[in-house]
Amino acid sequence: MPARIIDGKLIAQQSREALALQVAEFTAATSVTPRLAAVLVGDDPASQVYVSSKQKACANVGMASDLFRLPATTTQAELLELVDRLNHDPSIHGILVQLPLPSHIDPEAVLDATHPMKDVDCFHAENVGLLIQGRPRYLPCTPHGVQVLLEASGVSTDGAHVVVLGRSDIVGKPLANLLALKGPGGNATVTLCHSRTRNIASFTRQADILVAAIGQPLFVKADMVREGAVVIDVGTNRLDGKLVGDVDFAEVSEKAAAITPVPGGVGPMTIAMLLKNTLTAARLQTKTIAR
Ligand SMILES: Nc1nc(=O)c2c([nH]1)NC[C@@H]1CN(c3ccc(C(=O)N[C@@H](CCC(=O)O)C(=O)O)cc3)C=[N+]21
Repeated sequence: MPARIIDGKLIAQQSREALALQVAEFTAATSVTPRLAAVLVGDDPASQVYVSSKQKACANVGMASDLFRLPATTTQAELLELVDRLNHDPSIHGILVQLPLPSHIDPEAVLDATHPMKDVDCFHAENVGLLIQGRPRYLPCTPHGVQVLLEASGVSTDGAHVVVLGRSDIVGKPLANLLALKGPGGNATVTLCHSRTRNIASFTRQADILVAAIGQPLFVKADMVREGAVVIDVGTNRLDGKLVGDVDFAEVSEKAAAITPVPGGVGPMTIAMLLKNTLTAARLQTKTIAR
């Protein structure tokens, strides 16, 4: 039987609708509009698409956003100067420096320089540490998006074997940690596979939930998936001008119980969770006098 398709576009829209109400309530109570600053260095076309969808999504939920476009020749010192200015601007609650950065800029230096209270990507070491200790300040956008997708489609992670493919700092590593945390949305048994894993199919075939986040187009084939597994595709690869995931959707969807498409799966959720973090950031930075 073909898999149920998990509609990330719809679930993201529902998340945004719920969020819009919370933003309206927050702004009515505080007169503060949550504000995101997005920084884009260079003119990578894919990055431009993502950044403009982030801006559009902000407007949709009643939040403000500023885009800072810097030329590809920007030095690291100049970028750090902008980040410092944004750190000290009280009207800005969240800062997002779009990755990848040009090769002459060290992304770690930039992420370290972003104030942890404004780090709505949850990339700063302090926020990653808090997450892994089970007391998150912000939840990383794509991993949290995956968690919400599973929950909204009635797939429990509790006691499930989740196999994560990919150990990146942006998806695989934080996702594996998030799903292994105690509590609802977590409690999974997690196996983290990567480029050095021997016989990767022997692991993927044991997954109740398989998450692919390796950036290799169509890597996951039907013979790597257990009949009835849930498959989440985080990949966004351009192949012959077309957007394809890390999963061979055509064949895996014949075997899985449920699967996310690309586009229309995890991608829209990432943006919805970024907005959620921006509201959290505004709350954390807005002093209200309790009475
Ligand atoms: N600081 C930083 N934070 C990020 O969260 C971040 C980043 N840098 N750099 C790049 C990756 C990638 N990423 C995506 C977000 C949305 C879609 C998305 O909405 N995709 C649509 C399709 C978009 C299209 O058609 O091109 C979809 O899957 O339906 C995809 C990818 C965020 N990233």
